[in-house]
Amino acid sequence: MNTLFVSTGTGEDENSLNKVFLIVKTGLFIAIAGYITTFLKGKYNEIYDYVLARIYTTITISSDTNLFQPMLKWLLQFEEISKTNNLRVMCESIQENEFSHNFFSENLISSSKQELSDNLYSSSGNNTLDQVYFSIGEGTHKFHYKGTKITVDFSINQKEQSFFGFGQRNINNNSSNKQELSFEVLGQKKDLFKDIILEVVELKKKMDKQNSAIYLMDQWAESWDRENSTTKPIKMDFVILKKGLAEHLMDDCKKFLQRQQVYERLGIPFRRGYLFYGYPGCGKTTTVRAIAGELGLPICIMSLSNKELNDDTLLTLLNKAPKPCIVLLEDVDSCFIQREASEKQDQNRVSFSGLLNALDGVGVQEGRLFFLTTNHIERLSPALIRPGRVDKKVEFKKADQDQVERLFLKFFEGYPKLAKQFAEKVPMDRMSMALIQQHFLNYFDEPEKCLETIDELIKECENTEEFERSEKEKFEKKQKEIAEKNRLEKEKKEKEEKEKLEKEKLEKEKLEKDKEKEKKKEKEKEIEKEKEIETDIEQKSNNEKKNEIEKENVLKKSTQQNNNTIVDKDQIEDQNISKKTIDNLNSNSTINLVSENIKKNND
Ligand SMILES: Nc1ncnc2c1ncn2[C@@H]1O[C@H](COP(=O)(O)OP(=O)(O)OP(=O)(O)O)[C@@H](O)[C@H]1O
Repeated sequence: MNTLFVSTGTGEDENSLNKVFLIVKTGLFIAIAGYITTFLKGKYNEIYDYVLARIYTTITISSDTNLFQPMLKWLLQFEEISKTNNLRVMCESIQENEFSHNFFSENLISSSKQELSDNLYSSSGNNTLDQVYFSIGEGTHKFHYKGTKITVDFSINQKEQSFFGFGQRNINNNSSNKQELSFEVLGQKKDLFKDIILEVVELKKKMDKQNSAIYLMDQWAESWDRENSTTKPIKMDFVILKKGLAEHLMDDCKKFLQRQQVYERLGIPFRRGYLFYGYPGCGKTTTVRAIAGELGLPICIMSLSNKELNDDTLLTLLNKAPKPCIVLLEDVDSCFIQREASEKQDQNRVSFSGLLNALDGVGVQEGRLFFLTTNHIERLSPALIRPGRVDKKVEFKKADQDQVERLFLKFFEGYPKLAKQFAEKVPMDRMSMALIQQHFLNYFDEPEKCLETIDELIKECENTEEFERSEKEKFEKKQKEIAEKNRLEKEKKEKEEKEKLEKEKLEKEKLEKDKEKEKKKEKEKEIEKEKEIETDIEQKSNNEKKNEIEKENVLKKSTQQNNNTIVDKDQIEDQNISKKTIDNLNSNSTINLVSENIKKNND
């Protein structure tokens, strides 16, 4: 093109050439600018995010994590947060005796400004206090931490509703909505958030110790519900055990928890099993709760006698339990109680093999302390309590003198003399701690009366013993009856099964015999047929012979009658001979065929 312009170059041409250049240039410029704009447009979000990431540091904590609740509480210590008008009302139940050293009353409410403290409202009932307080509401809040301004956005996302309208349930949060806290701070401040998280973790540990979570299975036995009001964690000194037992148990659990790496190194599942057995009301359950309280571990409680529980739900629940945690399986003997075959099917309870499966399940074991309780160790299978499933067995006996004295002092602190007198009068190893506790509760604030009315307690003990004896007898009788019924049913079933098999065998034999007979008949028919053929052939040959003789006779006669016809006679004879030869040949081949058939059949 350029060559063309040069060879025909005039002034006009130059102008038009310049115009063309200009158009091309402008076009090129527009194209490049357009391309750059499109490119930048596409990359806008990425660039924006990149710039933001350089300018801001953000972290998000959702309600799925264990740190969410502690984080909410951590926030309340900041004046700016507590002053906000965007609030939510929270309600928590705490036990009366824990109230004085409760985390909120001690650390948060008192350390925060009066506004928040004013909003505290307590209502008592059932030994618990409902503590109502304000927490931050949905939206954006600002506060200063170590001189840095932090923005926190609290959002609640509606979770998808299930088919029947029940939301997904969460072990850390009963609400069906997912909540999120998003923190944002100007600049690269990862270390600042590390400090915050460490503080929240410490706070969580403190909260766990003071208020370690108790989980009970929900009414469908599908997941765990965090218990808020009635069953609160307790301390080890709340339980009065035989001398040295509490210390021994705490020591054992602590040592186990410190040995995770050893277990990992040796390839042993990091779990420990305890069996607490003995008379009801002697402190098995209370001790497990106290251990959980002391260790600050969540505790998941379920009774194997619960009708909602079956092999599948047990496994699911154990899988869903938090890690680490204490799993308390109460009444494990209920898996070994004789039930009528039909009842077992209807009620769909946890079976022995179901329990073993659940305890041995791969995902179930790690980081768990299993506590099994029973009032009847004699009913348990050795397979359940073998080492590896149960590593420590502890018997909880009826109260001894020392325990009674200590229990008295727990109720009536300043009466050591009375406590001794009372303990001496109580028959040893005959009463449960629960029964004695009941007596103290009947005469609360009246220690002398407790001693005066000790006969009431002894009578109550005798009545209980009598009642238990008769109950035991009834139970044993019922168990025997059920066992006998089940045995008879089993025998009946086995007999029916045997008869059925016998009948089937006989029918089979008869069928085979019939087949045999049928075969025999067919064989006989064939032999009959062959015989018929043979007789036919014989008859035929006889007839032929006869014919020949007759012919010969006729020939002889005709020879005699006419000697002149010698030539004809010879001819006739020739013809007869050839005919005879053919017939002989035919009859021979038929005989061969028949004899072959007979031979085959005989084989
Ligand atoms: N050793 C104990 N020290 C203090 N209190 C106790 C003790 N044993 C029982 N109690 C009191 O008796 C009540 C029942 O105790 P707990 O449920 O622990 O007994 P248990 O042995 O687990 O009974 P069960 O076998 O029927 O489940 C508790 O409320 C507790 O206050």
